[in-house]
Amino acid sequence: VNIGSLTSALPVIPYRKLTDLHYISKGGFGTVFRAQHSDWRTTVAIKCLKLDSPVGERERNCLLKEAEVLHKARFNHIIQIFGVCNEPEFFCIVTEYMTNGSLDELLHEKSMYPVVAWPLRLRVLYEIALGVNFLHNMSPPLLHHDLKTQNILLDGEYHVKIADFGLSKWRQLSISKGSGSKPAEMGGTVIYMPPEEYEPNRTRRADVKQDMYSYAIIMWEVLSRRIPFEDATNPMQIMFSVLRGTRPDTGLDSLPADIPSRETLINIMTCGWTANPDERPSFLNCLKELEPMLRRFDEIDILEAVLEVKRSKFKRP
Ligand SMILES: CNC(=O)c1cc(Oc2ccc(NC(=O)Nc3ccc(SCC(=O)O)c(F)c3)c(F)c2)ccn1
Repeated sequence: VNIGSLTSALPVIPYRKLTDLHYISKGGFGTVFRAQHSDWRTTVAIKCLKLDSPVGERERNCLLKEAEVLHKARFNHIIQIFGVCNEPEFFCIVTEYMTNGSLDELLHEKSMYPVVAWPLRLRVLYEIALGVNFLHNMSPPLLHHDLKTQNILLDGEYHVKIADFGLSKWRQLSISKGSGSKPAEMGGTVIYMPPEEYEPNRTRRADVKQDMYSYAIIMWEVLSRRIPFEDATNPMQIMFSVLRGTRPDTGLDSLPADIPSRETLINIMTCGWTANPDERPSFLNCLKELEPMLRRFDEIDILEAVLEVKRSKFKRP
């Protein structure tokens, strides 16, 4: 066997094998469904081009590129692709189905999750960093560019997988055509967007440090269970105050004193969201600071935290 031939091809899944489709969400020009694979006896998620709009060559290529990116970026904290369904009237990416939905739900559905214990919250932060760090370690480095709690998915044991629902173009450092990002007014949220992206000037290349800004905001959201900049009435207000240096409050009423390693976590957060991208840590630095924190918890602490959220989720009023 020569090593070159080991790059496995992606399975092609016949549409007739995908049954029990249930609508999940609509993206840019794509739609996501839950489905059953009739031979594999497992639940999958399928991201398809809009069935109504004529499937243009450009959209088809965009989804093919996404499949290629996901296939190359296989890692235990990146959503797993199972294959593609490539038929004239139906074209979709088939991925694993993440039974516990998004981090956004875990943090803000307080009736479903009254308590999310610290060991699980810290494992979530650690696993997000592992996933993004892997993307940044690819060659060429792959930027996520749209990190937000809606794109962080949770599997049956509340392990994190990085996803990207958006059907935006994605950037690789080498081929980034300018730093044009999804414009905020296009329904994308600005709260995770670094200030240098507000005014995408052609000179600044897309940079891995943009993901670190988003990650720092997500850290604050995980530790506070609050919506960042929740008092702002419109995106422009957020952008202006962020440009003036405003950041989420790191005081005791947002970040309670009983957070384990509170000071270190606040340090990572404040370094991560500094205005100057060069001052932000890399995900590698961040992981080296998070590793000892996770080691302080034993397996049982984390499993008890997972059990607690599972119990509360299924004991619905
Ligand atoms: C309750 N459970 C659910 O509702 C559910 C829905 C679900 O639907 C999908 C969500 C996302 C995708 N696609 C995707 O994640 N692609 C992608 C592309 C690039 C990068 S990395 C560089 C970059 O970000 O550009 C990346 F990390 C990810 C998909 F195919 C299906 C999957 C699982 N569970």
